[in-house]
Amino acid sequence: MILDLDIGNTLSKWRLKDVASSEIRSRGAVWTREEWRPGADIPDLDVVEAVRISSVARESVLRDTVTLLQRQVGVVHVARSAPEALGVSCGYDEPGRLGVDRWMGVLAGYQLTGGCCSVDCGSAITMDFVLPGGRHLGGYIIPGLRLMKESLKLGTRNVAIDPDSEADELLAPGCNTVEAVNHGIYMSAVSAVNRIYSEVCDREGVALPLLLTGGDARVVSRGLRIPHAVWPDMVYAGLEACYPLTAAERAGRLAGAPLPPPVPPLEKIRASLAFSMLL
Ligand SMILES: Nc1ncnc2c1ncn2[C@@H]1O[C@H](COP(=O)(O)OP(=O)(O)O)[C@@H](O)[C@H]1O
Ligand SMILES: CC(C)(COP(=O)(O)O)[C@@H](O)C(=O)NCCC(=O)O
Ligand SMILES: [K+]
Repeated sequence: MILDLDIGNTLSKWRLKDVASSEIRSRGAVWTREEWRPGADIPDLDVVEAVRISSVARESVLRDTVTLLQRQVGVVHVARSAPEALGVSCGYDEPGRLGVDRWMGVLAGYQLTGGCCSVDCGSAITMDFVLPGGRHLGGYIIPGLRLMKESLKLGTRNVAIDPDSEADELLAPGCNTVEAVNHGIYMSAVSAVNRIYSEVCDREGVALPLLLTGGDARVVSRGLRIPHAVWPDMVYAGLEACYPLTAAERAGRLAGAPLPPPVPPLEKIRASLAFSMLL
């Protein structure tokens, strides 16, 4: 089995993948922490032959995790952001400073589409752009839905947005504090994704496929009118592309990849941008 780990600021996600069949056997998530208990927090390591890690947690969390895993598993790959990988050149002045979860998303998105906007809706909402040809432009970071809510300190932090609510309801004016906060942060996240996507496509003169991942991807997706695809395993797919271990991965087949989403005509993106700037 391969153990894939995606350690975010809030949640550490794991999945077990069968080397022979390339199938996902199990998956889970725990709050990001320093102490891991194999068999409880992460699967029993007896069945694990190799580990691949993407981590944006504190360096000490990564160090302790790697130390623990190396005691029992022969192969431990730790992904790092780099100036260039898999045909993509990193847009950061200091590529090592780009969050490796963003880099994994960019690499996976580029493998799937040949140029895209990748959005990761987690503790932070990050947006990255990579052009056809492989030039990553850099991106944007805003607080995620939960962080935005916590920062208000209005006693609404434990009242989560119901991911099954209709987007139309979530975008309507709220009639109590909980609703006003939930609808406000939802509106700001969805508008930011919309506007940033349109601005960058406009300035670069190219309409890019839009891909979403992260814990809040599904709920953000419901409010977006731009065609897009949700790819829950996008960070894992970056790990697969960087460290292919199964036959399917070596053949370039990334697990759980959606169909590349349709791309709106650039003229339509520009028209909606002009319209929003009139308001
Ligand atoms: N079951 C859940 N537990 C915790 N957070 C969740 C859950 N489902 C959705 N979320 C949302 O997802 C966010 C975490 O998403 P994730 O992509 O795992 O973040 P990170 O990579 O920053 O740890 C939380 O901030 C919260 O808004
Ligand atoms: C921006 C992030 C905090 C997002 O992390 P996440 O929300 O996925 O936990 C992470 O990618 C990070 O720590 N990046 C380093 C700074 C940067 O990318 O510029
Ligand atoms: K994120």
